[in-house]
Amino acid sequence: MTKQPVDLEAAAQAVRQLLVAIGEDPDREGLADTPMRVAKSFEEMTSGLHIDPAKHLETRFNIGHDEVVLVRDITFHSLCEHHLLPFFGKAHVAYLPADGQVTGLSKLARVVDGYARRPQVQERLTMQIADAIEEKLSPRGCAVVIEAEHLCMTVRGVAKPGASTVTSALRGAMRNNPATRAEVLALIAPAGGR
Ligand SMILES: Nc1nc2c(ncn2[C@@H]2O[C@H](COP(=O)(O)OP(=O)(O)OP(=O)(O)O)[C@@H](O)[C@H]2O)c(=O)[nH]1
Ligand SMILES: [Zn+2]
Repeated sequence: MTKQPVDLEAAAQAVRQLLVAIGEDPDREGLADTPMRVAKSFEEMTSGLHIDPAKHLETRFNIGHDEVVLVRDITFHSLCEHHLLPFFGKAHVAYLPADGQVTGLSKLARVVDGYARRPQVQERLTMQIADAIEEKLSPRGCAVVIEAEHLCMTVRGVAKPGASTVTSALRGAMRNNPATRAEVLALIAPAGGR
């Protein structure tokens, strides 16, 4: 089934109903345009649902580089699928090229954005990025580490601002070879530590 683009009118109607449900007057001046604004915000924040982010990794060149490639500190924002509140932070994406085949550096960040702009949980986001790299680049190893703050843990519920959630997906040599694993984790670790 082809995914349909966002039905903005239906989304705006739903937001209007939400405003009524929380006891607001959706017709007061300040809220008049809010339903459509929120609908468009969700369209933007879920734009990754309508693309295949892995396709970005079809841009490849052979430059004979066979050691670690790491793009660190890729900022992203996503939407927690339990509360539809943002979670945001940094992704670090590394791989060990096979046969000197590399992809464009920006493509790694585009893959992060593509999977992030969906209702997500952090663990799935981490795995999907690693899966895409494995599938498209067949690297000797790859590592994805994500650190993020979840607004659902900050502005509501347990209310722990500053709590940082770290998830990793390590594959191939970056999982199984202790030296390679130590090397990439050291490269990912912030200089000077926390
Ligand atoms: N593993 C995981 N949990 C998440 C993520 N985002 C949000 N959550 C958690 O999902 C859980 C949902 O728990 P529920 O008990 O169903 O929901 P809730 O009553 O709103 O829970 P509280 O947040 O504890 O108030 C919460 O513990 C959230 O912290 C995520 O990316 N990964
Ligand atoms: Zn949540």
